[in-house]
Amino acid sequence: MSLNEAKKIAAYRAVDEWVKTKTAVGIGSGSTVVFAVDRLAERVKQEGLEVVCVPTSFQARQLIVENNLVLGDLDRYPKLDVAIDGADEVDKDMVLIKGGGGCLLQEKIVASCAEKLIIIADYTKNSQKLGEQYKKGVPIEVVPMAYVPIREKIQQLFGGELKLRMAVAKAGPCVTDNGNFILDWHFPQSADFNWTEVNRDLLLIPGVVETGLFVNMATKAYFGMADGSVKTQEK
Ligand SMILES: O=C[C@H](O)[C@H](O)[C@H](O)COP(=O)(O)O
Repeated sequence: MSLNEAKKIAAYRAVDEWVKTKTAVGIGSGSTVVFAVDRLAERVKQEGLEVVCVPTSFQARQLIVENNLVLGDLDRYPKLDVAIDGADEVDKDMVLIKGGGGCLLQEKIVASCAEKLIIIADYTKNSQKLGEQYKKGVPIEVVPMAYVPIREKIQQLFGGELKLRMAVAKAGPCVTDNGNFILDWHFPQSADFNWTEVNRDLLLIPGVVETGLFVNMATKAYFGMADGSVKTQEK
């Protein structure tokens, strides 16, 4: 089974199990969420499902609009029934790394407004320990003017290496949907971090807007496996 097929079976299963009619749903970002939106659109057509979709990024907003789903926002729907999102890695304690596609800030806000955060992913995201599978580090969204001092502070506090994420089809850094930069923190693999504490300490640094560490947020993860099955994980 290809990675895309694995993403699709995880997304379809999660949407079918968690999205009920007349609910407000947070729509995450990334390549796996595309399949979740496809399934929502299918269910709207087939069974008259009524959902309002609140996006976590420009990409998610486009997906909602292109699929003719009802677009909502947190002004009108400050409490969501469920948010469905991808992840770059999920560890044994359901700590997530997110933000590989640069969308962590709005994703965390939307997830924090949802009663449940449901993660959909392919089997390559399923780890015992963060960094085991995902090698690009923990994304940290920062205010542009502060990226150098933040880089130094994190290096001194925790070690490892921080790389300013560069854009692909543009000269210079990657700029998030919120006008910020991203530092990818390649943390030392040998360290046995308490991610709750690390997340809190990172957020205390002036200029750090949000981290891609999602601790104690996810309710359940669905992994599409290579053999065509779907593995689930709960805390
Ligand atoms: O910034 C991107 C988001 O956090 C994504 O949810 C995450 O990177 C997973 O994306 P994908 O489903 O493409 O692996």
